Amino acid sequence: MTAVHPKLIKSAINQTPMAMLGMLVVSIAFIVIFSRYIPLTVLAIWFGCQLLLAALRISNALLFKKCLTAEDEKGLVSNEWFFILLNVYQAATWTASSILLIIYAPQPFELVSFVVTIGIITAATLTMSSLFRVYLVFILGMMIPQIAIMFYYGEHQHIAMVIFSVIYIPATLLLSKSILNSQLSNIKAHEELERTAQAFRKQSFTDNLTNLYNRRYFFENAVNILLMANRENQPVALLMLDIDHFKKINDTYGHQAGDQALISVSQNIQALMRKSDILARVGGEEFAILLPNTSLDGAKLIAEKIRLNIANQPIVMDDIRIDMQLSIGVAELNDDNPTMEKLYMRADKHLYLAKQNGRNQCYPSI
Ligand SMILES: Nc1nc2c(ncn2[C@@H]2O[C@H](COP(=O)(O)OP(=O)(O)OP(=O)(O)O)[C@@H](O)[C@H]2O)c(=O)[nH]1
Repeated sequence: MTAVHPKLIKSAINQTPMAMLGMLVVSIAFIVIFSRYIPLTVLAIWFGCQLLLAALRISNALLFKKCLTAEDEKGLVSNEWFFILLNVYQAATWTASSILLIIYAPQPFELVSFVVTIGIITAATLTMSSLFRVYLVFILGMMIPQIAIMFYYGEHQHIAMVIFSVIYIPATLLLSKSILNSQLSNIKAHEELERTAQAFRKQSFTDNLTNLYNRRYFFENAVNILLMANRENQPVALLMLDIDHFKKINDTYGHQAGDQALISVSQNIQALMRKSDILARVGGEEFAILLPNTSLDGAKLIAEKIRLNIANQPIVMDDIRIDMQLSIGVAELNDDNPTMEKLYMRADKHLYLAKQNGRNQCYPSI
C-alpha cells in the first residue's frame, strides 16, 4: 500500500467519533424497531458487537494519531489494514442484522434493511472518502450481501433494488473519489499558500544576495536583545564591519565578481559566529554583528579573529584571486551607550576611525 497523505488520515481520525456515534444511534433505532420480532438476547449480543466495533474504531483512530505524531510510515500502513478489517467487521454486523430480519421479521422488512444499508453507506461517504481504499472495501462489504439477499427473495421489487444498486454503487464511488480529489486539491493549495507565506516571511528578514539577516531584522532584534541585556545586567557588544576598497574590486573584476565576493565574505564571517550572535548585511559592503553576553575585550578578540580570517583567505573565482580586507568598529553596551541607537553610533564612529587609521584593522584594537 502506498502512504496516504497525513492530512487525509487526520481528517478520517477527526470524523471517527461522529461516525461511531451515528452508527450507535442507528443501531439503537434498529433495536427499538425490531425488539418486537427479534429476541432481546440476540439483539443484546448484536449490540455488544456494535459497541466492540465502536471501541476498536476509536482505538484505531488513536493508533493513527500516534503513528502520525511519530511519523511512523509502517505503523500508518498497518493501521490502514486494521481499519479495512474493521470495516469488513462492520459490514458483517450489518449483514447479520439483515439475516436476523430474514429469520425473525416478516416481509417487507428486508427492504427496510436494504434502505438502512444505503443510508449508512451514503453517510460514510462523508466520513471515509479521505481513505478511499477503506471506503471501497466498506461499500462492497455492505452492498454485496444486500444484493445477495435481494436475489434470495427474487421478487420484482427486490430485483428493482438490485438494478438500483448497480447504478448507486458506482455513482457513490465516483462521489467519494471526487470528495477525495477535492480534499487533496484543498490540501495542496493550502500547502502551496503556506510555502509562499513562508518564503515571504523569510524574504522579509533576509538579504537576497548573502542570505544573511537584513538591516530591518537586525535592528528590530537588536533593540529587544539590548532591553533584555540591560534588565539582566549582561554585556552586549556590537561590531560594524566594512570591506576595504570594495569599489576597486567592482571596478577591477566586475559587479558579478563583487557580488560573489560579498557572498564569500558573508559565509566566511558566518562560519566564525556562535549561534546566539546576530550577523546581518546592513549596507552594500557593510555588515553588523551583535554579540550577546560579550564584553568589549571579548568583542575585540572576535573582531580581530574575523579581520585576520578574511585578510588571510583570498577569494578564488575561476582564474582570479581577490584579496579582501575589513575595517571593524567595536563598541559595547554601557552607560555612555545605553541604547541601540547610541551603541550603533559609537560602533560606526569606531569603524570610521579604523578606516581613517589606514584600514584593515579593528578600532579599538586589542
Ligand atoms: N557587487 C556589488 N557591489 C556593491 C553592492 N552594494 C554596494 N556595492 C558597491 O560597494 C562599493 C562601496 O564603495 P565605497 O562606499 O566607496 O567604499 P569602498 O570602496 O569599500 O571604500 P572604503 O569603504 O572607504 O574602504 C560601491 O562601488 C558600491 O557600488 C552589491 O550588492 N554588489
